[in-house]
Amino acid sequence: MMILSRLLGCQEQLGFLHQSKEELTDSHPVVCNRNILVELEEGVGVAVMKMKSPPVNSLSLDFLTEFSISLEKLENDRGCRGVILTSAVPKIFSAGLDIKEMCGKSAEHYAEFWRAVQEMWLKLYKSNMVTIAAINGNCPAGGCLMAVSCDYRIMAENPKYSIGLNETQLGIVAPFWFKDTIANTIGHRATERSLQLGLLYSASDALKIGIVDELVPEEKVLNAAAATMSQWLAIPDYARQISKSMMRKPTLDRLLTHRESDIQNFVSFVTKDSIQKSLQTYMESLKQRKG
Ligand SMILES: CCCCCCCCC/C=C/C(=O)SCCNC(=O)CCNC(=O)[C@H](O)C(C)(C)COP(=O)(O)OP(=O)(O)OC[C@H]1O[C@@H](n2cnc3c(N)ncnc32)[C@H](O)[C@@H]1OP(=O)(O)O
Repeated sequence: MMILSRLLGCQEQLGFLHQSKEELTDSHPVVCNRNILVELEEGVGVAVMKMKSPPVNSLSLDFLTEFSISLEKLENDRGCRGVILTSAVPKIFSAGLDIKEMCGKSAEHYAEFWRAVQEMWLKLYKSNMVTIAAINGNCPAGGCLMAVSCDYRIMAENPKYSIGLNETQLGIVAPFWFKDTIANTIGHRATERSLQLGLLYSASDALKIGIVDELVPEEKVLNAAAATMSQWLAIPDYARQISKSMMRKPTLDRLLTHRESDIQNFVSFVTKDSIQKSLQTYMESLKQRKG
């Protein structure tokens, strides 16, 4: 639990942090990067990754790159066996892919961006560590993908928060590996309905359909994640990792086999005038909703 209270302390300093900063304390190395705060409690072997890219933790190229590097560092650290993924931005887990990265840019940029999205997912979905999403805010689209790529999801019991793959509502399409990941979690029929309608589920509906595993009061999300982590870490790593890999490898291999064509598909899709128009209209609708 110490790790959680220390993180809350560090969170207060975040407003001042614009560049990478490494603070090494006795047993809790804290890495405060630009977009993600990582604290590893070495004795316990659990890291907390807190996304802190206001206003909405959108997954920009910069964010995704930092995420993949941070996760890889933890993966290679023999002292780290589990990761809790959560947000330092009030009311938002992540708003999903940064729509600005998909509007008005070059084909080269779209390709680079999509490769970074793939990389984030590949690293998270195949992680050998126990991964738990502590969903303390809204969690649409790419945010939902991150959460369902973890081994277990705990969501704040707040009727204002929702989670789901809402891509079709933007006039875009979740790619096959988003679809596979959610289908592996909630099953074929629920995925079909959810994807076609671009459904965002309230926390209670998300629990019913199985997108999340547990709801707890908002202030208990991190404690509940830490408690679940202890249960999962009680299982011998090797046996658990082989079981995880057995379940996930076919899904991972599908993207690995089709990675380049998936990038090409994305680029040709996103460069269409009609898709650019849909994305721009959606961004404007977000602004109007605000006003
Ligand atoms: C064939 C297959 C091939 C492949 C085909 C292609 C596949 C693509 C797959 C896509 C996956 C995705 O994740 S697409 C992304 C989908 N994401 C979404 O639909 C979420 C949209 N956002 C929201 O609903 C809301 O912002 C929400 C997260 C609930 C927070 O609401 P709030 O009221 O707190 O905040 P807002 O006022 O709305 O937002 C604050 C600011 O953040 C901006 N903002 C919000 N979400 C943003 C986002 N995702 N990207 C950029 N910017 C965003 C807003 O415009 C505001 O900007 P200012 O006005 O300037 O302050």
